[in-house]
Amino acid sequence: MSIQPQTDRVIIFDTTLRDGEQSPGATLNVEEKLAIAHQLALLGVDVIEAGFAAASPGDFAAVKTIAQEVGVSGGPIICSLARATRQDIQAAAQAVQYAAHPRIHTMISTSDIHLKYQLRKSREEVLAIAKEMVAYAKSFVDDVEFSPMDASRTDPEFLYQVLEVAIASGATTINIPDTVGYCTPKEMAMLIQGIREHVSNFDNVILSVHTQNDLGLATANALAALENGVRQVECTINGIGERAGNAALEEIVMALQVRKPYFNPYFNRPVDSEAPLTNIKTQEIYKTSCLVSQLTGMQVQANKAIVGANAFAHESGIHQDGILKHRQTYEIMEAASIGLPENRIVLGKHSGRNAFRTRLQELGFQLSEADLNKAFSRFKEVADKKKEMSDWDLEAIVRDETQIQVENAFQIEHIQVICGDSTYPSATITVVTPERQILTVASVGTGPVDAVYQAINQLVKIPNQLIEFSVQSVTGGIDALGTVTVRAQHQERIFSGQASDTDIVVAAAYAYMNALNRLYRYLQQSEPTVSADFATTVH
Ligand SMILES: CC(=O)SCCNC(=O)CCNC(=O)[C@H](O)C(C)(C)COP(=O)(O)OP(=O)(O)OC[C@H]1O[C@@H](n2cnc3c(N)ncnc32)[C@H](O)[C@@H]1OP(=O)(O)O
Ligand SMILES: CC(C)C(=O)C(=O)O
Repeated sequence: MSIQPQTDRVIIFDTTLRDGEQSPGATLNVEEKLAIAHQLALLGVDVIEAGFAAASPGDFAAVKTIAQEVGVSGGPIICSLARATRQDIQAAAQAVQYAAHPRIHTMISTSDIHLKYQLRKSREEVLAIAKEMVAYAKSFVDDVEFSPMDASRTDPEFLYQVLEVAIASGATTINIPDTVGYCTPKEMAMLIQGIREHVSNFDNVILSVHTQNDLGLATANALAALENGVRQVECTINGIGERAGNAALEEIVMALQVRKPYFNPYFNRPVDSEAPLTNIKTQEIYKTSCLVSQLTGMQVQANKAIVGANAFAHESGIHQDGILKHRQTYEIMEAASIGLPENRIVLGKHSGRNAFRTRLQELGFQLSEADLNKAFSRFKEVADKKKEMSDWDLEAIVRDETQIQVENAFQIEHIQVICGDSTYPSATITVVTPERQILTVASVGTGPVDAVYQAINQLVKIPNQLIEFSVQSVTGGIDALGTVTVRAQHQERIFSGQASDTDIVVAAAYAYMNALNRLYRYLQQSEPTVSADFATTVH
């Protein structure tokens, strides 16, 4: 795919797998990144920033695998981030070379505060590095993106100089990062206008923006940039990313879709043009959001725009009255437009495989026969305990049953918990180890979850600290499925796990085991001898 610089639509550059993965605890393994990349391709993003190839062997493998398997001809551009150094650019080039449409994204800070305290370099040195490293990246690929990091806090005159140099050295996309989320929309508009006025040779270059959400202005700033001539936006699913995250893909795309007549004039086309402003298949948004939330363990807040559980819910009488009379009184978009079906049929314990499969297809899940069977038997188990199964329940089941399993990991075989106000909470748990030993231990704790976790810790002896534990009810009612999300910290890294069950203590056990398995997998990849010790010291 070649994107014309003068495009009159918005190029969606998705950085869920790079900046999104920088969210503490959102670490993904190669299989998980690949699953998200496939879904991003289905969603229709133009560019997938698959990772930072030089950061770790795991990230290199992820970028390479995504380049090979998702970066097919006519598919998305596959990109790797690289610092402005030869080693980083070489790693990026080696990883993206397998894609039909490879891109290297190189960056260097340009603000005085970064130059003085982080890079410890002069402006002249940074200019020289930008020139040399963009040209170096260009020696590997035609498609080179350049970012002057902390652009919004950079002296504009110096910023223009760096951009001129990057373009002259062969950059095909110039990305303007608001790295610390400091800009207001008006300032963003002025920043982009200034760049377009003062930097020459923009004719063959795509102008891009990358907005962080520190002040909650990421989406507003990205839209302000689009109103001023930017044609690529960098964003992430659910807005995840470093610190407070990035502009949310779903917010930008739906703003452009719902307010098309407002945005059309900025794109040199008739105000009433019906042509979409992005290539995104909006019906895939909800499914993509669920997948990213499940695999990263980053829950979507209920009131999150577009994809939050309450985004299409109406609680108060006056609103419900309006909706019943005429939907548009209180809804500016249809739930179906992001892939949430309106027509919710009720499934229960008497439902068969056909109805189950059909409902899942309506929800956007295309399962293999094996996954369908697994999900169906779990559905029957849960339906025995619940009167009605909602779409949310179905999604939780499918997420649980189809999540990518960590190979040769610890598996829970059986859990039994005793608790109450006149007994010590105790848990007995049977686990299959990576070496296929079946081990049973019992433990007491301050509560049932503590007892389960103490028991698991006796078997899986990987030092970690539980830094987050949360339970979310998937639907209302006493028989609701509960989803438990945990985050466990090992040294500097955080690993998340999620699981759902009608019994939240059981969900808690599976969620914790999921997080430990990811940690175990990470140790296997980065410290094989340490992980082997953990696998064999269980008793
Ligand atoms: C705004 C952003 O999101 S930028 C992307 C952030 N992403 C990441 O950092 C990915 C994960 N990072 C990592 O795995 C590691 O930091 C690595 C592999 C990239 C580098 O690791 P290390 O070599 O150990 O360096 P460390 O992280 O301690 O420090 C960063 C170094 O890069 C330098 N640096 C930072 N940005 C750049 C740049 N754009 N170009 C060149 N050098 C840079 C810093 O000055 C520092 O150099 P110094 O050690 O000479 O002072
Ligand atoms: C690498 C750049 C685009 C970035 O993530 C930032 O500046 O926030």
